[in-house]
Amino acid sequence: MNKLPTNPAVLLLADGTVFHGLAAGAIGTTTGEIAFNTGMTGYQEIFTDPSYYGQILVMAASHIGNYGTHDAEIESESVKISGLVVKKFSENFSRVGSTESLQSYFERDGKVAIRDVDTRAIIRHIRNKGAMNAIISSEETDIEKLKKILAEVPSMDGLELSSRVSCKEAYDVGNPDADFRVAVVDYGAKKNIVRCLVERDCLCRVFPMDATVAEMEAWNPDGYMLSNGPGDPSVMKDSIKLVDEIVEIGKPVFGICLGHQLLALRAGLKTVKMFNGHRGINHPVKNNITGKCEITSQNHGFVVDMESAQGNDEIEVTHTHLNDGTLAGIRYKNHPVFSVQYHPESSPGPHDSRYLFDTFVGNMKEVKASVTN
Ligand SMILES: NC(=O)CC[C@H](N)C(=O)O
Repeated sequence: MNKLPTNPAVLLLADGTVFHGLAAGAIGTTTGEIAFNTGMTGYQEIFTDPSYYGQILVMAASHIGNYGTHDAEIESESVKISGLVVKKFSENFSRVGSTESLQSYFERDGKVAIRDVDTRAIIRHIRNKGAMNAIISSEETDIEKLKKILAEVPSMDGLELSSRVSCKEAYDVGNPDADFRVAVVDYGAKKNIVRCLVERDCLCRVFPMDATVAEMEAWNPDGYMLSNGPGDPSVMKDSIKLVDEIVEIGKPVFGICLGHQLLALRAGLKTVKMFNGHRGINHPVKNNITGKCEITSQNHGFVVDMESAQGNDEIEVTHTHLNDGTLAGIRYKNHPVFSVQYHPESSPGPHDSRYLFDTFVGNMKEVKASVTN
């Protein structure tokens, strides 16, 4: 049994809608863009995913915290969402191997949550009205005061956030004698991207996002991984330039989510803010090359504009989201470079798209063989 705070808490949306509930996690006030995730499992991985930095998350699953937390199920070292909205925040948790309750996990990271609110009504509201900023408070319930704080919160549109979550120093993960060396550019990388590479005999060196190509090339990588990350990719001018230099080296490149958006921007495509974004673990995507469908894990609020891809002679569209026809993957025609908008590393989510890591390793093998022959 883990005692939850019983303070009243309030959720105020930028359009003035108010929801009253009770506090969970740390007592305090937090702001961010409100978004919802429809995944029924994997809350700890979601909360620690750095791509969620700056966002208040509403969980569609009605019981959160009921299987506790586990040291091994993190996607980064701390909770990255700025706040949490749930129906039932479980005071009891039960699972073999779980090490801590979600309540103490949130308290430790100083994260504010609101519980006992009608999450179905909140999600329907955001689904109809689109993405907007919000504030949660369990210390101040005066709506007029909260409105003033909320008015100061910047819009996610045009916001660069990767520099808040990228590592400060490069570090290695994997076997030093591995067959391949992968330079991971860290825009807020999920740990499972690195794990998926290490499992495929890659030594990864994770570089801060402001590392130079010269610094990364000095390590002699066989390929580059451009990671996921938070914020609006279109304002990341230095990163787009770095990605251009990486592509020009000619080594295999694999981009995931934000990394994908940067590769698209580098080829002259456009990114746009979505009305609601895609956040869940059951999104169907069609692989246009094989004709097969894969069920994917997704978390993005921006997307590469499909129209801007038409007639572009540098890339081709390889994947399409089957729910709304948005662009889900590209490959470069004249470079061993490809990327997807969704999360092949999943965590949480289905493993249908893990083949993309094999494709990347296959590309590194091919390029390496052609250089040594
Ligand atoms: N998971 C990600 O990398 C998200 C990319 C970007 N911040 C978006 O919301 O679209």
